[in-house]
Amino acid sequence: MMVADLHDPALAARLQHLIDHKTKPLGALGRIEALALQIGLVLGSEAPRLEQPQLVVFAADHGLAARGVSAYPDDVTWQMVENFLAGGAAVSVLARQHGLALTVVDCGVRHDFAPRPGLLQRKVAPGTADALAGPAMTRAQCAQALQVGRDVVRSFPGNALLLGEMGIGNTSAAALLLARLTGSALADCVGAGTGLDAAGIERKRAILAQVLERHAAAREPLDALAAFGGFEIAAMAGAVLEAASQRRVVVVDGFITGAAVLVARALAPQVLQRCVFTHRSGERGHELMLRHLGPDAGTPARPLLDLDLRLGEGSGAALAWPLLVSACALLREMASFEAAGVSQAG
Ligand SMILES: Cc1cc2ncn([C@H]3O[C@H](COP(=O)(O)O)[C@@H](O)[C@H]3O)c2cc1C
Ligand SMILES: O=C(O)c1cccnc1
Repeated sequence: MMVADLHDPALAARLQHLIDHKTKPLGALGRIEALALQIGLVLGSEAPRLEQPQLVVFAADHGLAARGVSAYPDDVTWQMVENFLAGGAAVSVLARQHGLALTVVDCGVRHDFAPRPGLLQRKVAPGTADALAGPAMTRAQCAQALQVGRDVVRSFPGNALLLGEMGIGNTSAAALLLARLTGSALADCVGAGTGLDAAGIERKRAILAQVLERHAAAREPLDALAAFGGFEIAAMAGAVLEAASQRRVVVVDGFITGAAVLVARALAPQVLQRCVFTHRSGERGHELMLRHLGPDAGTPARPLLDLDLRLGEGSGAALAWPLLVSACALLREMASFEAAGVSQAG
C-alpha cells in the first residue's frame, strides 16, 4: 500500500521562510506555525486553503459488547446513529457550527436503517463476531471494511477528512490493537470507555486479556485487525490510507480513531505526515498511543487540545477544526515585515 513521502525540503524551506517573515516575533504563533507548515506540505501549497471538509462518522457494532465491556448497552450504537442524522448529537452540533459536511457510514450496525440523506449504508455484517470465541471478522470481511473506507473517501470532494466513530465496545477493540501493534502491556491500554467504574475496568481488562491470549498468533496488522475488529476501525484505516494517498489532511479525533491510524501507519508509515492529532483524550491509553504515533521514535505526537474529552464521534476533531482553518488563513493573509513596513529585530 503505497503512500508517497511528502519530503520536499524546498517547499518546507519556502513555507518556513514565509512564516518567519510574517509580522510577529519569530515563532510567536507557536504550534500554529508548525500546523501551517504541515498543512502547506500536505496540500503542496504556500497558500493552502482547506476546502469542503468532510466529517465522516464510521459506525458499527461489536460482538464483544455482549461480554459487558461497556457501561452502555449496544443498542446505543444505532440509537446514536439516528441521533447524528436527526442533528442532536454533540458532533451534529459541532459540524453545523463549523460548516463541516457530516456523513454517517453504517459499516456494520446491528440494525436496519431507513435510507436517508447523510447515511451511507455499507454494512459488512450486522456487528462483528465475539472476539473471545474467534476472530471478530474474517479476513474477507476485514478487506471489505477497509475498502468501504477507501471508497467513501474517494466519493467525497474536498481536501480534509475529519474522522469520527460510533460503536459501543470500540474502546475494547482499540485497546487490543494498541497492545498488540505496539507491544504495550494491556493494563496500560484499557480504560473506562463510556464510564466503567474501577470494578468494571477490572472486568474489562480480564476479558481483554483472554481475547489477547486467544489471538496470540495474530501479530501482523491485518491479522490483529481481523481478530479484534471492528468494522468501523477497519473502514477508518482504509479511509486514512485513501485520504493520505490523495494528499488530504487527516484530522484525527481520540483513542478509537487513533487506533485506526495505528493500523494504517503499520501498513504505510507515511500516513502520519498527513495526520493532525486534535486532542488528548481522557481515555487511559491515549497518551501511550500518542507516544507511538509520533513523527519519529522517541517523539510523541502532540495533540492540539487537552480538554479531557472522552466522547469520540469526531467531536474533538470538530472542536479543533477552526485552528486548522486559522493556520491556513494566517499563512495566506498575514503581511510580511517587508510588505507592512514593520521593522525587524535589530
Ligand atoms: C450516549 C453515547 C454517545 C456516544 N458517542 C460516542 N460514544 C463513544 O462511546 C463508545 C466507546 O466506549 P465503550 O467502549 O465503553 O462502549 C463509542 O461508541 C464511542 O464513540 C458514545 C457513547 C454513548 C453511551
Ligand atoms: O477518545 C475517544 O475516542 C473515546 C473515549 C471514550 C469513549 N469513546 C471515545
